[in-house]
Amino acid sequence: MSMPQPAGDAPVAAPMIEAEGLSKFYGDFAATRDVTFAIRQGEVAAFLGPNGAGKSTTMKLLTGYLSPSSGVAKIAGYNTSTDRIEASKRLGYLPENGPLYPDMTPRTLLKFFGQARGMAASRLKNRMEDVIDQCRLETVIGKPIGKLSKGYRQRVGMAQVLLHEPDVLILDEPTAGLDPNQIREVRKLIRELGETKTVLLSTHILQEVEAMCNRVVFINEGRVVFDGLPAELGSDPAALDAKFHELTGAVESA
Ligand SMILES: Nc1ncnc2c1ncn2[C@@H]1O[C@H](COP(=O)(O)OP(=O)(O)OP(=O)(O)O)[C@@H](O)[C@H]1O
Repeated sequence: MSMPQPAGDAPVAAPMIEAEGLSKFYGDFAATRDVTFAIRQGEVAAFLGPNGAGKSTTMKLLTGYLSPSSGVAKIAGYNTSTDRIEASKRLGYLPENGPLYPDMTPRTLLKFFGQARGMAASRLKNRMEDVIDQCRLETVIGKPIGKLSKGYRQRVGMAQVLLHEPDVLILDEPTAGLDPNQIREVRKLIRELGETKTVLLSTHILQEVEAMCNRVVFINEGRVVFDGLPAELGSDPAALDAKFHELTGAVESA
């Protein structure tokens, strides 16, 4: 497996997202098996793999939402099982289907999460204004989340993720179900965020890698099968597609 190397004598940035031998068993079935990688400060990493590969499970293990059967997950150096509060202060997590509080409005949801995180009232007010602006939620701020389009729901999710100014973002399929314009907007936002934050985003869309990422971790059947630079996966869509088939062991149909 190839590992990304720092160029020349450049100092190695601190690891911000670490999976060390993470396995999750459901009975005899391994949803993930010995998953190990480290995403360093300044990287925007694609977590790539086919449906059912173990992306969401790994992300839940990394965020402390699920306990691993074995292995350790760390965010900004903090163990997400034993130092959960310190880890969560530095982490913004967008789960697969976004925030599921359909009766709340974006305003009440942001307030709820900010208070739950113990943010001081004045800071929360300022940060709410910032994320409402950044995620362009002004027009829907008082509408029930359940009545919003998928694109707006995803933006509410991003606003909630960014509210407490975390250094690390873990985003589970942030562009799933969006139309092409919304996808372009979310990709632009993630590229901007990637200038100051460390990001791991899951996808099974190869173009996402090119559009946003400077690092790729590829998982198949619960195991990491590639960890490297996007260019190593192939320089054009056909090469990327062929590599995806190779890594997943998919058989070409006649
Ligand atoms: N609670 C559970 N009980 C049993 N099996 C589970 C459970 N959660 C996940 N799995 C299984 O673990 C495997 C990995 O699932 P996971 O959701 O992590 O995949 P994924 O890569 O995120 O897929 P997708 O791209 O479809 O979201 C799948 O086979 C899934 O059915």
